Amino acid sequence: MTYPIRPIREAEWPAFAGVLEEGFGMTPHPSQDARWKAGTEFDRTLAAFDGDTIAGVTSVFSLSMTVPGGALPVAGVTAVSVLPSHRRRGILSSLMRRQLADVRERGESVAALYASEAVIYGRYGYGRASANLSFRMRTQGTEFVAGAPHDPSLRLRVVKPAEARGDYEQVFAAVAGLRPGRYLRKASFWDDVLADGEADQQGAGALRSVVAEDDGGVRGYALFRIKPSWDANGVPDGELSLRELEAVDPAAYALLWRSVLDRDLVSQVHAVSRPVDDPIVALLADPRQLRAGWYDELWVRLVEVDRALAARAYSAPVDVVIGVEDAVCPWNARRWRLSADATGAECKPVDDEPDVSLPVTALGSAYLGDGLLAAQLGAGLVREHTPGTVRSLAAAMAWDPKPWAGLTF
Ligand SMILES: CC(=O)SCCNC(=O)CCNC(=O)[C@H](O)C(C)(C)COP(=O)(O)OP(=O)(O)OC[C@H]1O[C@@H](n2cnc3c(N)ncnc32)[C@H](O)[C@@H]1OP(=O)(O)O
Repeated sequence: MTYPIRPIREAEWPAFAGVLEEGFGMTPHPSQDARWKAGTEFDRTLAAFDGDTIAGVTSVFSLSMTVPGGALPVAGVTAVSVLPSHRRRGILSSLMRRQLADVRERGESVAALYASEAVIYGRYGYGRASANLSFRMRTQGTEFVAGAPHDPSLRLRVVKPAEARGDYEQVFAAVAGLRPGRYLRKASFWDDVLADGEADQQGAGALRSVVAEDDGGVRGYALFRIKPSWDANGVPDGELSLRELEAVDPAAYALLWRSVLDRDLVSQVHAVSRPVDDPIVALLADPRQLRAGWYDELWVRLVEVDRALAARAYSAPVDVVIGVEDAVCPWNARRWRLSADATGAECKPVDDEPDVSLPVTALGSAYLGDGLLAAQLGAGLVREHTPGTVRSLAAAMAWDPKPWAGLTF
């Protein structure tokens, strides 16, 4: 059975959103629904129809994402859902294939997404490309190492999040280009970050904020909620949930973390989605106190292998023939010579014998610089024909700092 696919019209939003609500089993607050609608690029939605019923949906945000050495237009795949009544009939597969063709036609060479379940998207050529850490810390025992930066010209200011948006945007603009995986936020993304009320109503506490600044202006900010509580013995036991902490320099960064960890009446700090090389790991004298959990983050798909590989920078010179396997985007499935040095990179189709053969997922995993190729060689997932090639390709594709998007889209 086939299900015709087309973008939706704005008037069809309630039916489109209904499929998302059903698939995710959630009931958005009306203001949340309005924000999602405002952020939706209707010409980039896709819906699969069973008669008049929308049975499956997806959509794309047109992102500008930082990659090693620059920024690229990236298709930010989102809002994937299939009605429970129509699951496992191939609707997601048809939507994914159509979407990849559309992305290619628009000239984007890379697609990226956050997966609700890690097992879903490998079959469509997406590889796990970044990871994040979550911390659940007791605030006791979180002293910093000797020599942690301290700038006496810095001070903290308590601000209302709704009034400091311009400061957040300015700090974010200064840091977004420094780390692969970060992407520019359009207004609706900021609206989501700063949305209050709904979470507050669920008992999480109002969104609060401090900024770190000097006479020259704001150098960083922390956004968080506090759930106050006292234990059975009357000892303060509040929990602070960190939403974001961004700073343009190490001293502002350290001061903001200190203000979070030293907050009166708070005994626990919970931070989700922090980078794996978060400087807080180095700042803490006892990093075990982070009680960190590790999660997959962005999944990346090279939609056009040659354009994508030529568009990023490399950490070391490399010259290698890669045999790419790609059943979903067959235009990628051939041999490519990637040559890169400090002056730039090119990727050309060749008929030479490959130095390495790999699935397109492996290139997606390595693309933002997470250094996963060497691990894939160890796991037997890439086949090396010329000894040493995978290690040199892995070293060239690795990047510092590690990729991290930081905000789910
Ligand atoms: C970027 C994002 O938006 S992530 C959000 C994804 N959405 C959700 O998690 C919402 C709840 N889930 C759903 O709506 C659906 O189950 C979906 C979208 C995950 C899958 O849709 P379906 O139409 O059922 O998938 P489809 O029938 O095309 O399946 C294709 C293949 O993927 C497999 N598959 C699909 N979903 C899953 C899953 N959650 N776990 C494991 N395998 C899966 C199928 O078994 C099938 O395998 P096969 O090709 O070997 O037979």
